[in-house]
Amino acid sequence: MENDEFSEELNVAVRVVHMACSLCEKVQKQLISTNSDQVRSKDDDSLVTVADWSVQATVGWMLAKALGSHISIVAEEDTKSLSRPESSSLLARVVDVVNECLAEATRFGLQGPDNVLSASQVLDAISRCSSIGGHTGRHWVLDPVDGTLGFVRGDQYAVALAMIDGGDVKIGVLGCPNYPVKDDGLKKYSQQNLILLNKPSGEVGCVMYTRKGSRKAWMQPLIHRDETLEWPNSAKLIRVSSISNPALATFCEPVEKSNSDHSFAAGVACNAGLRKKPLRVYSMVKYAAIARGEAEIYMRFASSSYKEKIWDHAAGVLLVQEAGGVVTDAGGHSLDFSKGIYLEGLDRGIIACSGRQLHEKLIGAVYASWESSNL
Ligand SMILES: Nc1ncnc2c1ncn2[C@@H]1O[C@H](COP(=O)(O)OS(=O)(=O)O)[C@@H](OP(=O)(O)O)[C@H]1O
Ligand SMILES: [Mg+2]
Ligand SMILES: [Mg+2]
Ligand SMILES: [Mg+2]
Repeated sequence: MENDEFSEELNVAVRVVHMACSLCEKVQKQLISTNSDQVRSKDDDSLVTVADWSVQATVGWMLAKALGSHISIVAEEDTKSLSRPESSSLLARVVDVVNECLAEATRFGLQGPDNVLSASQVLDAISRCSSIGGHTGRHWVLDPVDGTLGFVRGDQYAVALAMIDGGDVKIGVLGCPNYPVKDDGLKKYSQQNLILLNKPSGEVGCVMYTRKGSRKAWMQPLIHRDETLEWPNSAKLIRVSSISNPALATFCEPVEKSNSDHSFAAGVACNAGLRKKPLRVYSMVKYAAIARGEAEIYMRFASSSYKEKIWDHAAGVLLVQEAGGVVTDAGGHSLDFSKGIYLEGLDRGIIACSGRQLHEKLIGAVYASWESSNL
């Protein structure tokens, strides 16, 4: 690795994602326990919440403050519906949430604003994250809340921040506020399906991060306000699983059939010799599960009319790769983050594996399943 390259950027990114996780935890708790009006449908019928906008504003503002207002940020949300007159109470809520979060910046070793941000400053912070990426220069890539459906349902979700330089992902940070820190915790918690309301503090929630070429990935527990943990936070190395026998491997896939073809994945699983039931998890927590060795495979087969976005993958892909895994499209080709907001040229789907052997088997199984499904 080119020693300290991007270490300052990574340091800032990790802290900012911690702040965003803290924001999300608070909003998710309120969303679940009260019936307050914090969720909207977008034009494509997907959901957006106070947390999605608030994280985008907070991360956008903090990155610009720490790294300079010239930085380019590509992110999922825009202000179209939030700036309509009928959304004024929603906007007021976002402004409050953002200011509460920014006021806590020092808890994470960062500097917040001197004065509270106005509504128009918050809208500006959201809409300044509207770069389109590309193969030249440096771009931050943010999914403020990935797995918004999981978030709204009180389940798994992630805050995903990556940095692309010259078309390559160089930094990946994934905040997973409902990811149990203990080994195999995800499987246990997803069986119980009651993560949030009685989260055992210190046991749930982490931020994972890596740098391109480091061949290492780390995990830090979340720092909760009422706990003794303080910055600087402790980090432990994470690593992919060493299981290469398909019969023992666990595979993850999206919860919703509309986001990934479950029956095609079941065919691939069968062809590859997988025996376990799929672990269906919302969000990029699926990549996190591979990176930290709790599952071995992540398969995603979106419909052919859907184009995958870079913010849904950049951070997770780098984490898996640096933790020792392999990620390609379903044809075995590397994912291309250099073409703007979409993963252009993606062949059928995405296969992430803990090791090369499993990956080769899976790609072979995709070909076999594809041919038989097209007979
Ligand atoms: N049709 C279709 N096909 C594939 N993917 C889609 C589709 N529509 C949306 N999206 C993107 O999927 C992101 C959520 O993925 P998940 O893996 O969390 O899916 S699931 O909720 O578990 O089913 C989700 O990310 P968020 O919007 O950040 O939640 C979307 O970017
Ligand atoms: Mg969304
Ligand atoms: Mg997403
Ligand atoms: Mg999102």
